[in-house]
Amino acid sequence: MSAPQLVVHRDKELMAQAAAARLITKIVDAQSSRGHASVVLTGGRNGNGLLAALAQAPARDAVDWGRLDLWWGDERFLPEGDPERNVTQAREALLDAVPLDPKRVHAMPASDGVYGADVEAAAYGYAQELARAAGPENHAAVPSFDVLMLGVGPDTHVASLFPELPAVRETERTVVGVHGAPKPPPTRVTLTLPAIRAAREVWLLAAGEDKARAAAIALSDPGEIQAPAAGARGRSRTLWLLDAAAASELPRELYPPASP
Ligand SMILES: O=C1O[C@H](COP(=O)(O)O)[C@@H](O)[C@H](O)[C@H]1O
Repeated sequence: MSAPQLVVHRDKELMAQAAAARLITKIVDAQSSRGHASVVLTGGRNGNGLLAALAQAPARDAVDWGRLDLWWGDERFLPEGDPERNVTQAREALLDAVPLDPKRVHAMPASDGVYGADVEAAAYGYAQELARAAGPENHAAVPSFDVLMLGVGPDTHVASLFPELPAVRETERTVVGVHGAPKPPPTRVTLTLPAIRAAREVWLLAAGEDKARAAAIALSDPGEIQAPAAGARGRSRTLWLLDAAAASELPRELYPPASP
């Protein structure tokens, strides 16, 4: 697993634009070398900000949208089309505006979908979908995601892995149901840390003053049960993309010397 690297941008708008440009380059590179790319999306303000910036970027046309697999790191277990679902928000921010192949858009199940309100069955179903997509060269029962993005919550949660809840302790399953999440809605579906760590690159997004404490804690080796963001690492790269406000409480030795 890779050690965290930090990039700090002036403000959240610039962070979203720079991260969108970085993502376009990653996707284009992966499509050039392997013919396709796979990206795991995050919900939350920073993830949606990145998607909205990508929608505005002229270079978005460099991506072959039909050869891109999209997965989700977590989902709020709500009915299809609910405005609070991460997939609904991603569609509004970007996905409805680009020519994706619907078979490659792997939304997590909704609470009124094929599994009904059974969140454990929904999690198992998504794990099966990931396992089917994982080739023999993969390191886990999930594909080798090119980039897996995670918004960092003010309590250091990533995906729907909240401090001290059972999901963050999971070591075997790749997807689990979450009950009693402290942030609404309480019932969610999430990738686990073993699934996250199968990604080539993990990008953690943190912008805004309310993320400053979380970034400082997660980057100070606290242990992943207390601070799930600390356990999110990529095989080749772990990149923290911050704005100056979110970086404001970092210990000086962690702050990169020459960030714009
Ligand atoms: O509920 C969620 O929150 C986190 C962080 O969201 P933010 O708005 O504080 O940036 C997000 O990463 C996760 O996907 C989402 O379900």
